Amino acid sequence: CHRLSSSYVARMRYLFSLKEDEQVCRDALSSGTFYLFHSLRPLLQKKHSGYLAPKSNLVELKEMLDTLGGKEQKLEDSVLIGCSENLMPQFALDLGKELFLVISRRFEKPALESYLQGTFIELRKALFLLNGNVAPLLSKAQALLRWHDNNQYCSKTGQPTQKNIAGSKRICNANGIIYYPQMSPVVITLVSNGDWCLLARQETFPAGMYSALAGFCDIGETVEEAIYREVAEEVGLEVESLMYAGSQHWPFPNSSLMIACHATVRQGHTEINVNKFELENARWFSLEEVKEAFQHKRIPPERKDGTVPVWIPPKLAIARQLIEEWVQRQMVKESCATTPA
Ligand SMILES: NC(=O)C1=CN([C@@H]2O[C@H](COP(=O)(O)OP(=O)(O)OC[C@H]3O[C@@H](n4cnc5c(N)ncnc54)[C@H](O)[C@@H]3O)[C@@H](O)[C@H]2O)C=CC1
Ligand SMILES: [Mg+2]
Repeated sequence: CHRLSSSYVARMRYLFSLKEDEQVCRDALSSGTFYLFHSLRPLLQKKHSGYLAPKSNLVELKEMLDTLGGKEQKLEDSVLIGCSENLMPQFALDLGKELFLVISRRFEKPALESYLQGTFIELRKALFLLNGNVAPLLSKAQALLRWHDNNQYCSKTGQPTQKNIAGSKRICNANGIIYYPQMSPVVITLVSNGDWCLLARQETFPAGMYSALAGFCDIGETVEEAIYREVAEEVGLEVESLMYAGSQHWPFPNSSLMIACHATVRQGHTEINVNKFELENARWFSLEEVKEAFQHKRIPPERKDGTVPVWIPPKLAIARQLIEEWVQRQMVKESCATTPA
């Protein structure tokens, strides 16, 4: 049936059936692949070409669970995270949950790492080591595994909740409430004013790092209202125009949906008033300064005077996309300005 054509639509419809039909999903566990985690850290293996996230199949998992003393039904602790181009269901399984540790001390991280010939690496680091499209899949997997871990009980009745086989929801058997995995919407805005763009930093940021303005949407707020409010709150400016630039799932520290926009502020009203409760500093940056900041990949070494040069978040973060788009626009403007008519 769903294997007739691996078009995108067929994949999405197959995924839908996996989430909605318990038996279809139970069957898929036997033909799917599993990304393994230990206490929310994905398993990575170092190959000559770099790091990869190995996928296990059911046979390998069963062998591991038998060898290390797990029980098969623990497979149903897996969560569905996607389906490959050739309609292979993809699951994630966290072996570091208390459940496993109670069964056998052999589910401790070191024992598992030597059995699996890999390392469970903190997600933020793992995303740096991986390339291609597996990074968003592992981020989604970790966010979903964490959500299940944090939502074991119904917030209305206090009774335990049960996940469905796919892990796309949890249900309170006492009163039938259905819980769905949540992301928090966050607006992230690059405010620019002609040849300047506004970057800010919080005390908690790594030394020297500046980023675009970001803030969680309040309940009931539109994206636009959240941007107006956050820019006014954080730097005391009034946004005049907005342009949507893209979005990103950001799993740190919990699951955020980053909604990225470019913004301009009212002409003649560009004096920044930093809200020191939220930000350590915010200021206007010239194109030269931003291009200089791009030279640094991670925290640059301190200067003699103890200050750390400004640097910008890596490609992984949508803040960088916004800043790069602004730099591109400025460079086009500059080249037009210098090209003889
Ligand atoms: N991917 C990227 O490029 C970037 C991602 N971010 C992420 O955006 C998020 C928001 O940035 P902030 O400036 O910290 O937000 P923010 O400016 O809204 O301040 C954070 C405060 O918002 C409140 N808050 C409201 N709703 C919240 C919720 N659902 N969860 C947690 N706190 C909530 C809390 O008091 C928290 O201390 C952060 O988690 C950060 O990791 C921030 C900058 C760049
Ligand atoms: Mg903020």
